[in-house]
Amino acid sequence: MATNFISLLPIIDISPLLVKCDDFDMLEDAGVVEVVRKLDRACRDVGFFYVIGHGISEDLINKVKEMTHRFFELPYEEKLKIKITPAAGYRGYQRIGVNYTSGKQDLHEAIDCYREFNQGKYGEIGKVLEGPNQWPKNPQEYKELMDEYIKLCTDLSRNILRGISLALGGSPYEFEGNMVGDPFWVMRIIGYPGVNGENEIGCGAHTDYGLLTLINQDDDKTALQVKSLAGDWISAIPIPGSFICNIGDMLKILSNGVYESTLHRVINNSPRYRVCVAFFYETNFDAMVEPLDIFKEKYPENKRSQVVKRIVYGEHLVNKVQTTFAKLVEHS
Ligand SMILES: N=C(N)NCCCC[C@H](N)C(=O)O
Ligand SMILES: O=C(O)CCC(=O)C(=O)O
Ligand SMILES: [Fe+2]
Repeated sequence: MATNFISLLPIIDISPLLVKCDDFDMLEDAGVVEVVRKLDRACRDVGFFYVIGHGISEDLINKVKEMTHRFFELPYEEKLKIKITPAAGYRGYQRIGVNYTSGKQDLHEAIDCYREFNQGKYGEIGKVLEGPNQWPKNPQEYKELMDEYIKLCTDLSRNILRGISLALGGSPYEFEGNMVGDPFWVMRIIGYPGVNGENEIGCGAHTDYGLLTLINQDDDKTALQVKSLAGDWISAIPIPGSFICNIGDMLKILSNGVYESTLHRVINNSPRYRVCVAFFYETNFDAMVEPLDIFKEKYPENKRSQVVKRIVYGEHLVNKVQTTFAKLVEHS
């Protein structure tokens, strides 16, 4: 049964792509062609896939999760020292019950971080998310570890997107330059309490906001579920050392709807506490995102659903954040 489930979400060894990813002619390599073909299939069929052969050490991936467990195990008062507030740019710790998805309370706690930027850089809208990230003093090495991890995830996301860009029939660099030269990454460090048997919704069904997500989840609990084209929920069973990668709303728009952002949700039915560190690779904050000309020409009619004409990414993000945290008032 379990192996059946796994085969529903493709597993892609991207190492041949990484070897050649700085080479404009990378498609001359048969290994790259194969990776690109698999990426195309995965992006069309489900919009979710496992990435292996990504070059980030399993040791680091595990340390990130171990330290995250240690943080969430701290007493509540300790965690509150880095509490999320609108004044802190919605950065920091949110207790269980603060997050809402589609109007329903989620059963998770989290630390939210965003790329830091200079005051005033993105005008009025940017102000909403302004501020330094809030890292706990305990575990002490946490910030340093996460800074390193974020850097590696940023590079990896860019390289996977080169493959996806080729898969769509573009050059390797359609998702770089003007719109993604300064990616506004987001990181959610999430903890889901263990439950006793009920189907508690850890995080309600949603699509991710940006381009590409890299999920690093606990190896020993199955909780993430992905909506298939046929309408079934598929469990994303953990594969140690892998990332689960999925498409976000901005990639859907840029690709002119050829690739869709897929609905997913989290139900931790385990009695044990689960952590997940989700890295969201996004366009520039101030990017005006619209279907790229090259994909409009290549795929004039090839859409499963309507694509938004154009959207400023930062506005989309701020809108989502303010809706999610609508109940989070300044004095809470
Ligand atoms: N940054 C991203 N993508 N986070 C996804 C969180 C989705 C749940 C959120 N409460 C919502 O309603 O969207
Ligand atoms: O916990 C997970 O596995 C996924 C979390 C997620 O989908 C999100 O934060 O956007
Ligand atoms: Fe998500």
